[in-house]
Amino acid sequence: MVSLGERPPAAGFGGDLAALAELDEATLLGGLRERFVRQQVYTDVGDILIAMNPFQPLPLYGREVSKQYLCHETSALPPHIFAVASRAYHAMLGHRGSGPRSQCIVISGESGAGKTESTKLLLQHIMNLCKGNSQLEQQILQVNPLLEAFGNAQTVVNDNSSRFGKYIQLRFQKNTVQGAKLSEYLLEKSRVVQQDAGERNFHIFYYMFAGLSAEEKEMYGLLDPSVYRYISGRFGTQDIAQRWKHKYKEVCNALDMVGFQEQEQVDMQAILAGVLSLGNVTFEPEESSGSAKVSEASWGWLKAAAGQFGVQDDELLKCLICTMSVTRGEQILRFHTQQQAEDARDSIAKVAYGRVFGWIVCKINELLAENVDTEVELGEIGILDIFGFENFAVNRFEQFCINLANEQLQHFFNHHIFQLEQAAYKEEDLPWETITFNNNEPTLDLLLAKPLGLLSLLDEQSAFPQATDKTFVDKLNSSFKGNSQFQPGRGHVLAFSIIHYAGKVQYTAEGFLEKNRDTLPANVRGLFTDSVTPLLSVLFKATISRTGTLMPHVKAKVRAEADNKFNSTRKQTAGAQFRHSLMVLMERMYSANPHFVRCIKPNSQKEPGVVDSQMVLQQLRYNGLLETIRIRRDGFSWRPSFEEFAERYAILLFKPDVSLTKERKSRLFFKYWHQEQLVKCVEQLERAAVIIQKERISFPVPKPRKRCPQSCPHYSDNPPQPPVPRPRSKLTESTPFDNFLDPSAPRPVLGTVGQTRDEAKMKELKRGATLRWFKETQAQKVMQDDGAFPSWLHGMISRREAENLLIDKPLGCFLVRISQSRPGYTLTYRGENRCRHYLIDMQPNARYVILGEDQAHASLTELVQYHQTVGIQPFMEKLTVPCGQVGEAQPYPLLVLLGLGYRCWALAI
Ligand SMILES: Nc1ncnc2c1ncn2[C@@H]1O[C@H](COP(=O)(O)OP(=O)(O)OP(=O)(O)O)[C@@H](O)[C@H]1O
Repeated sequence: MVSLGERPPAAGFGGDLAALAELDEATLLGGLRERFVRQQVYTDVGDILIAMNPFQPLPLYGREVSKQYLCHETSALPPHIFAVASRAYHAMLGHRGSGPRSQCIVISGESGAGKTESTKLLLQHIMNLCKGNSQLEQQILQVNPLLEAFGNAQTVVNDNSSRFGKYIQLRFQKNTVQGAKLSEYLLEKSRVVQQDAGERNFHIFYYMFAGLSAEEKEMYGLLDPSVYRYISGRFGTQDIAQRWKHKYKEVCNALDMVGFQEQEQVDMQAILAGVLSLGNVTFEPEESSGSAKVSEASWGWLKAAAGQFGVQDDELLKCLICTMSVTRGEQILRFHTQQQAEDARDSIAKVAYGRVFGWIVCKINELLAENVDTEVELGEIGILDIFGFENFAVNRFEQFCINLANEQLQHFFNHHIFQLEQAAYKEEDLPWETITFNNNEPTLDLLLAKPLGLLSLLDEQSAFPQATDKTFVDKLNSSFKGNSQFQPGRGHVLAFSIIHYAGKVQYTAEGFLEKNRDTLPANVRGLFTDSVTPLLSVLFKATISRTGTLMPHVKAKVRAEADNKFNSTRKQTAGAQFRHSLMVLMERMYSANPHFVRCIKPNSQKEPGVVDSQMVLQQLRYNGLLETIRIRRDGFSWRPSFEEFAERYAILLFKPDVSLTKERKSRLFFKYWHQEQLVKCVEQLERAAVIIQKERISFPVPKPRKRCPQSCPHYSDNPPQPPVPRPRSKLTESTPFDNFLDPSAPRPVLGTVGQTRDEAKMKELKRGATLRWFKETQAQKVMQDDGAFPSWLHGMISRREAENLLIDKPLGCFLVRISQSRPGYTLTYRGENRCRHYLIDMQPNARYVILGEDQAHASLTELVQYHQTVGIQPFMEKLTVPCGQVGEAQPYPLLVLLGLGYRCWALAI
């Protein structure tokens, strides 16, 4: 008989606020502060996690901690971001009391509250949970440094602020990740050409200057960073430059790891250099006509930009200083004013950068696309890390879109936490005292309603060529007169204010129309599609989807159709694209089971250990934290239908504590912690059933379901084990000779015993193919200047032969051998008490990487040198001395001959 009962330990200010009987703001704030000072930055409110940004590295995320949170049953452990990842993962697999289902993790909080760091930690832990196809896992983890370099920048509130939103969908088959898809939202392109005081351009520009060698800078035509207007005066001190240099290396490695080709990387940097040179082109009015001409001093920059973009300088000039159109077969040239020429310059820079970013995302999606067995259903975990709520001294179109996205997220939270739950109580006549919450639907209506919401009015105005930011503001003032969520600007300023869920924000309307129209200067597309820089041509041949996604590989016919549509109907505005992409995102999220992480920023000086009470209180208020605590404390957040419940818990003789659970017309109502308690009961019963079955007692046994991994501390049959590094399945080749250092271990049988003739033939064919692969694609690369091969390269020798070679060698002694069954290499070294074997993967971009490692290398030599200083995961053992061939016992075929050089070996095959 199962009895569900009291809440789990770690309740109240021990970790779960939903356990507090009496609560007011002062107690809540005091409790959170106390925890924060003790470096307990995570606190639960039932199944919702509050994460306070510590602004300092804490020892909370190591391997051992991660291990504790691998199981689905985390309620007895302190609140942690890893627990959220585990809950989502196990719920996706159907281990948490309801059937397998897609999950989404929504991370919210203002800029600098810690959303991106939380996303990285979630990804890291999910990858630990599903250890399987490690190369893909490493690639997924490498996506972040790449996106951060191109999509993040220093702002006044956050040194590493995401200037775009992202939704990462991890796709699983069974329990292993099979692919990932990334959606990006509204990159803040205006930052490329202009940054406010105390802010910087996107990180990648600074990383390039710090990381490129003098020759590379010369190749890209880059001069001293201080001369570039788009980043001028904002280059860092020596210390910072050193950090950027390191970051640049990280980005290059990430590009290699994810699989970008070398030529693509070169083109990409040439385009970025072109953007910077273009920014230095200045204009002045012609004396006679007043139209714009390039100022004398900046001709050099125009030529440099044209060279970097791979286009003719006179063609680039035309795009800047005039617009050419064709009316009734006649070409009409309209010359720009100085302002128009400057706008054209900045638009080209923004669009070029935006397309590079879009292409990176697209390429990541191609490289990480799932490779799946179509018979097995896919599970999904989505993680949303969208730019935080912003209220700066000057708020522009970008802040408007960012805050609109945050309104949507707040609504999603309210809907799940308050509306759905209370509607269910009403439907089932459950006695319930309604909890009121700050419903932001009126604000969303004001912004999104059709046809009279703010975005619609903006689109309407953007379609009138004569409309200006002033006419737009006039329109808003007349349309929203008396609306309590809207306030007109005071005095003569071109501004308006919106009352958001997180407070009032005043927006300056200047630039709204131009940014919303997002027009590409005439003829730029043609200019860049003809570029001799292949990547630029690809970027501008690409189609842009309704949600603003770059689609470089759309078939010519589809593209022509889209282009026709593009020409015949009005171009999608930036606002319309954003609205559409938000809608798609919301649809995805509403169809998944949500988990919420609410990030709190403790102070604005980014100081560790400091809590600014007013600031925190404000966030607690607009997050609706008190109301959330109440609903989690008094409510029943797990509400399975009878059918769902019966399907999963049929084996339980179930006696709920009536004060804690309720049975109604169509569903049962449980406290949030009951889900875990029930799963635990089922597991205990299943284990008992398995034991009974083992003892051959005839008894009907339910089919055992998957349960916690053996490493989980909750697995009660599992006595606590000393921490042993988990060998990586699929990464290291497990071998029957692994125990050769143990003389008592049985010796495996070798050779062709039991092999059929067909099998032997197949093996021979594979060997032949591999040797050809080595000869044709590798030999030249591995050969040293003196024509010999490195002493550690031992040709096609077997595992046993490798192990025999290493048997009496010192720790870390290593060799590399050519795999016998596939084109590729294996690294073998003498580990602590056994030999270890690691597959070396060859990336499509000709980089070498040890499977499961996160560092790609240009050559095998580089790879072994690197691991002579950096240990190999998970044992972190370093390579020491090469296991030479000369003088070794015979017969170790092929490359043993290589002392005589490659030519001789080539003859041998
Ligand atoms: N768990 C953490 N441990 C240590 N430092 C952290 C942690 N979370 C955040 N930080 C610090 O706070 C900074 C800001 O965090 P983060 O970039 O994640 O904020 P954000 O909410 O994503 O902001 P934005 O909306 O501007 O992108 C980080 O660069 C890091 O220095």
